[in-house]
Amino acid sequence: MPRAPRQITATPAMIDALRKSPEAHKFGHGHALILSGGAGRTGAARLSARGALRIGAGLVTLGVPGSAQLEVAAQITAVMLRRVDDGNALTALLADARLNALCLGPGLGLDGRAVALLAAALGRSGDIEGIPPPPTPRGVGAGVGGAPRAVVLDADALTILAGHPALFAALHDRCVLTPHAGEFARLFPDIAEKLNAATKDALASRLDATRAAAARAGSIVLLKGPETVIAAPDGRAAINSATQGLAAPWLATAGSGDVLAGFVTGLLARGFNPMQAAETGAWLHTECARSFGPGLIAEDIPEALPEVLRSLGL
Ligand SMILES: NC(=O)C1=CN([C@@H]2O[C@H](COP(=O)(O)OP(=O)(O)OC[C@H]3O[C@@H](n4cnc5c(N)ncnc54)[C@H](O)[C@@H]3O)[C@@H](O)[C@H]2O)[C@@H](O)CC1
Ligand SMILES: Nc1ncnc2c1ncn2[C@@H]1O[C@H](COP(=O)(O)OP(=O)(O)O)[C@@H](O)[C@H]1O
Repeated sequence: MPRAPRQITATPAMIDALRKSPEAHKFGHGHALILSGGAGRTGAARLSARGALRIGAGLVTLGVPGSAQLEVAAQITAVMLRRVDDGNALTALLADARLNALCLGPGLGLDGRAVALLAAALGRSGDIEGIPPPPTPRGVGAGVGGAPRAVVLDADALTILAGHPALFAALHDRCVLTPHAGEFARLFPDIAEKLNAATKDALASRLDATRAAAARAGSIVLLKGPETVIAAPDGRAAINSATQGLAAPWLATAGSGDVLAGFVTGLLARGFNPMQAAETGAWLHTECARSFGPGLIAEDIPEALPEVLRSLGL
């Protein structure tokens, strides 16, 4: 019998974990790398990057193809930029173990480059059909201390996973998958079918479905919605409610999920474990929306974070 899910509320431990050590320098707070798609499609990754930076990652870099370099450079200041044209370039970049959290999906696209980047991020470039094996430096795919690197997979990365079983098989317990209902159905069609056919309480069914998905993926799964359900492969689960008195309807706006992916990535860079990063990211995301209120668009979510953090006494 799985344990009851945790209803996410602000606990002293959650707030404490967000505090920054007064002695640490920027590398002590981690370095997040967000991979972007090509020119004209970079907004989503920039939203993620802004979210990762605001939530406290010490450094945030956008990895962009050459075609998008000028566009992105014109739009960013504190966020940094590296050219990442293909899987080999990402593999080379990941030789730097200080890049400790990755985010792939927002605006990434579904082309060959996107597939190769996902393969490189999961340390599997060499055995994906059609992708030439790159010279793999030692330690690639591994984070500090040999543990796999933390990876957030959202949007297009989830669509790619649905079509590439070998990549799905490379998922691990430091991956956080953040599907909306449409992406969930694409990635776990049989589980979604059962969910749609369920006659019992809708939230209980979403909980069962998210647990089943996490167990299959061997990763954290965060199923987005007004009630966001988060589950770990071992059955631990949590619910972040944005309904009734906690409603945050203005979150239903283009790009808000991209910011959430950035929040989770930033927390992973800071050293949060994947379940803790998913829970804390989802909670702060809705806190930002409630704090900002009506008229919220995706850009406002990271900008609302300082006020939310201040109100928590940080
Ligand atoms: N400002 C930007 O640059 C933005 C870029 N975006 C990017 O656009 C690409 C496509 O992402 P989308 O999510 O729009 O589209 P998807 O390619 O995921 O497809 C959306 C489809 O899923 C269905 N669906 C079912 N349940 C849904 C749910 N709960 N929420 C949303 N759709 C649901 C919709 O009806 C729709 O047909 C991604 O790369 C994404 O990151 C979006 O995130 C929006 C903002
Ligand atoms: N009605 C709602 N109430 C509260 N939160 C919502 C609502 N609709 C969407 N959200 C939240 O907004 C975000 C939308 O993410 P997503 O669907 O991926 O959008 P996008 O792809 O445009 O970024 C998720 O975090 C989801 O939980």
